[in-house]
Amino acid sequence: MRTAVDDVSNHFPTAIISGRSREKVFNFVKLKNVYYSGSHGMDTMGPAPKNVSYDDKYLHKISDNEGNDFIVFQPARDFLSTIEKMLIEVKERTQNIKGVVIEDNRFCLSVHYRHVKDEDYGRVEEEVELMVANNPGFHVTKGNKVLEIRPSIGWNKGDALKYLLDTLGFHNSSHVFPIYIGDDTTDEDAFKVLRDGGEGYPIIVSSTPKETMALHSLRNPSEVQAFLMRLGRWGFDNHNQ
Ligand SMILES: O=P(O)(O)OC[C@H]1O[C@H](O[C@H]2O[C@H](CO)[C@@H](O)[C@H](O)[C@H]2O)[C@H](O)[C@@H](O)[C@@H]1O
Repeated sequence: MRTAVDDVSNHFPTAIISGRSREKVFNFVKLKNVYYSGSHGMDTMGPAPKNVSYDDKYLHKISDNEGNDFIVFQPARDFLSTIEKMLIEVKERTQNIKGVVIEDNRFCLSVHYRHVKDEDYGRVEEEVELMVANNPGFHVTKGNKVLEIRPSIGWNKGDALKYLLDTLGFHNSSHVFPIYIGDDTTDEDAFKVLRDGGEGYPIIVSSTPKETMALHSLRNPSEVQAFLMRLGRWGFDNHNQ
């Protein structure tokens, strides 16, 4: 899959937008040429485009040892110190509930209860809700056996997609054809952006029919890989004619 993504990214600007922390996604993927947007789009980094105005707070530039410049955009930066305190608190609050796994996604926290006994689910939810009630700038969303604590800044994967298209100078251009592939409920916000804009391909990955904003589907990661390999090959053929 890494080779397939690498091939695509050599011909088309490529981004990975995830609920996980940006660092974790980078460690999975390990490709330098790709934009990474972690924490549901609240932590974006990638090769610095030209003509960007930095504010040194939410949007700044960093350089690596080889002199390559990267942009870092973190719209929830003001929430970071509170999230770090909430991470400690949620661990304390759930330490006596067997099976809870807390995942630090930097700008969001995931409280996994997949391995918690059915009768204890309510306790997990109660502890998380109580903590969030004391932190008005945050809210909780539900995923697949996971509660996610997020800053309430009105920013999701769809906003991250729009931000990337804008920053790269691709928004509202008739020469651009964005493709977004995802399998999570949180990917629906990004499908909606493409669907509402009437541009590109929103593609859901699912082996069963689902209610979705996506217009196309692939059944599983193998089909995603085959699709990306063909896209990479098509990019190679067209760029080398
Ligand atoms: O935005 P994504 O890259 O699709 O990430 C969404 C969540 O992925 C991870 O959770 C998922 O995998 C867990 C097992 O590794 C599973 O227990 C959970 O039900 C899945 O949703 C990740 O741990 C979460 O933080 C992400 O939000």
